[in-house]
Amino acid sequence: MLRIAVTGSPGIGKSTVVARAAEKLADQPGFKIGGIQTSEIRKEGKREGFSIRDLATGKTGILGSIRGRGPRVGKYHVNLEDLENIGANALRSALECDLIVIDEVGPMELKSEAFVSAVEVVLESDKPVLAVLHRSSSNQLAQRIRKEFEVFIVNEENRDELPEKIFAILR
Ligand SMILES: Nc1ncnc2c1ncn2[C@@H]1O[C@H](COP(=O)(O)OP(=O)(O)OP(=O)(O)O)[C@@H](O)[C@H]1O
Repeated sequence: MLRIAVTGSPGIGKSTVVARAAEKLADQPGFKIGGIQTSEIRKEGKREGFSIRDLATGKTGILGSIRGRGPRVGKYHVNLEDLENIGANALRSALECDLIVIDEVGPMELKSEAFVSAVEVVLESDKPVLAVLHRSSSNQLAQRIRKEFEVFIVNEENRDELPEKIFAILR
């Protein structure tokens, strides 16, 4: 089964590696990519939260924000509604795709039971998966991904070549 995870230090370029590999794969006619991507929301240089995007539909919501309600992770409030309606939904719909991208399974995502169970459904499926894994994650899902996936550690030397390498494995 084609299962790849990228891990490495904070800010080293994990999401960029996954996004570049996914772009190359998406350029192949008929190759469908589903799943989620998360990004920082910055205002005037300061991080105010994170967005979550369904890669198949482009639908975007808030994963966590310094404003609003919801369970806290650090200074951010997790938006369970978007995590479920966009995040968990994206993963379930992605079961129809050729590749499921999960960027990422972090402490915010774990606050939603619906999201966690959607990740489990993905892991139980026979679909290729490309995931981002935080180096420090030690929760059950992270442990499972470490055990079951081929894990690449991103560093400054390999981060420019990894997208091509991952593309070659998953194409
Ligand atoms: N190959 C690269 N060459 C130069 N800069 C890069 C490269 N990859 C990523 N960067 C830059 O490094 C920063 C962090 O990238 P990215 O968000 O992909 O890292 P990350 O490891 O996913 O971060 P986090 O730990 O916050 O999840 C971004 O500003 C990005 O533009």
